[in-house]
Amino acid sequence: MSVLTVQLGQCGNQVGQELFDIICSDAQEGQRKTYSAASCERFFHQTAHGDLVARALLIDMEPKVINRSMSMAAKSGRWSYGESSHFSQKQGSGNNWANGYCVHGPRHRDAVEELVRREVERCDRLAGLIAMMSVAGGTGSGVGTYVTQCLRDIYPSSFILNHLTWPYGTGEVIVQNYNSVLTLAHLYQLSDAILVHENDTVHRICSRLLNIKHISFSDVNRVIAHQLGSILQPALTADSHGAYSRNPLGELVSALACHPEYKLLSVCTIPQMASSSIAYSTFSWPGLLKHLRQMLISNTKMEEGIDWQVRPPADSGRSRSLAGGSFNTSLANLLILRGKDVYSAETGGIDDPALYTSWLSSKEAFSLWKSPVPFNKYEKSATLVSNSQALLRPLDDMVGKAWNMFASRAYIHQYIKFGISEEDFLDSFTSLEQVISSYSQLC
Ligand SMILES: Nc1nc2c(ncn2[C@@H]2O[C@H](COP(=O)(O)OP(=O)(O)OP(=O)(O)O)[C@@H](O)[C@H]2O)c(=O)[nH]1
Repeated sequence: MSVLTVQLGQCGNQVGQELFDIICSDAQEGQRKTYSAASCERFFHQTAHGDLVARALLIDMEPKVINRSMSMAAKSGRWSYGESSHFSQKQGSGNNWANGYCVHGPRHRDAVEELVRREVERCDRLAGLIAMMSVAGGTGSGVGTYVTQCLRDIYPSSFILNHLTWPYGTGEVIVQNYNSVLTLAHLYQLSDAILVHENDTVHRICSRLLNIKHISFSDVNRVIAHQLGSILQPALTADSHGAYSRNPLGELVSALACHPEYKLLSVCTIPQMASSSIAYSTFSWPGLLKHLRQMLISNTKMEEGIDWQVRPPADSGRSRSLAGGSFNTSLANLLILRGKDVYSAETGGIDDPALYTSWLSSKEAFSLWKSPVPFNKYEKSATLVSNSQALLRPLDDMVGKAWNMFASRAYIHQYIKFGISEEDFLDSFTSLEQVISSYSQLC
């Protein structure tokens, strides 16, 4: 079964290109025939000459980034994008969600849908769709939301996962919080699950764990792609009966997003280090999983600076606040282990009922995938995909900042002129307030 990835806007196209690059090089590493075949079937189709072509569409309102992503893929010599699997125009969406959603999206709907249909027909069976974009600009967020809506209309029963990059808190785009609120509120109605990477967090990983001095988007994207690849590459799941799962998105969604009120997923991976250090490091599963568990409950996205004081609260003392420093309650977690001796690895206490909301049993709330194949040069690695309170604070900040701007009606006219009304904003605020309230009451 295959997954179709739709890359939207500058960010979506750049992150997507890194993802396919990592997936391809990981699949082709060493002697790993079955794994490699499963990965390639999932993410690539082959030409008559055996060349790998990504199952992806590149969509942007300007051609520059698409051209660059296509030529970088071709230059890799290992894989490429399809010759005509892209759609671009001459001018971007000016960081305006309304321009993307109300103007560019509808104007180019037929052309984009035609590309999607053609790509889906190339799959023997469609396992689902991934839409990748940032929430802060105009094309990824606005056109991306519109395209997700079209995908939902055309494929009502397919799994749709949105991968979203959240902007730096300091912000390069003045209206980024408006664009983020409008995107999230709409996607919440359309998507099966929303997997989030925050640029600030990934930037810190580049600086502190990878020791990169001048961090570029390409560095940030490699970290995001590594984490995504470690989720999406083939693994043995509880239902796959000893063979690599053929339904990765369906199993991901059923493991993590079982309730329509809770769709926000965050990721952490361990270990992450400069490639020059990997060869000199050894890890044990108990050590890795002990760190990962503490990263989860203290809501730390990297193994540096973990707060070891945070403990699961006693049942009676379960109080939650946005104030921070508190225990991060989970609704569901998916632990993915890859590499040497993986069958002897225990779950490291991540299945402990004390970590979870009381209304799901930990059997339902915890899932485990394994693969004996080392991922992306790490002899052992563990990734945790979490539906927890981890994104509550950044979401609350984002909505709060957008609300403050909205209260003074700043920049609203720029959205109204493309067809978004004040009521549309209010509806989006209301629906995200509901999400915030649901996550804060998770206990
Ligand atoms: N991680 C990461 N973030 C990016 C990248 N490119 C842009 N961003 C972030 O994306 C946001 C801006 O969105 P873009 O994707 O550049 O904009 P767009 O969707 O192309 O929309 P328009 O420029 O309005 O047409 C900002 O928060 C940037 O920090 C990238 O390659 N990687």
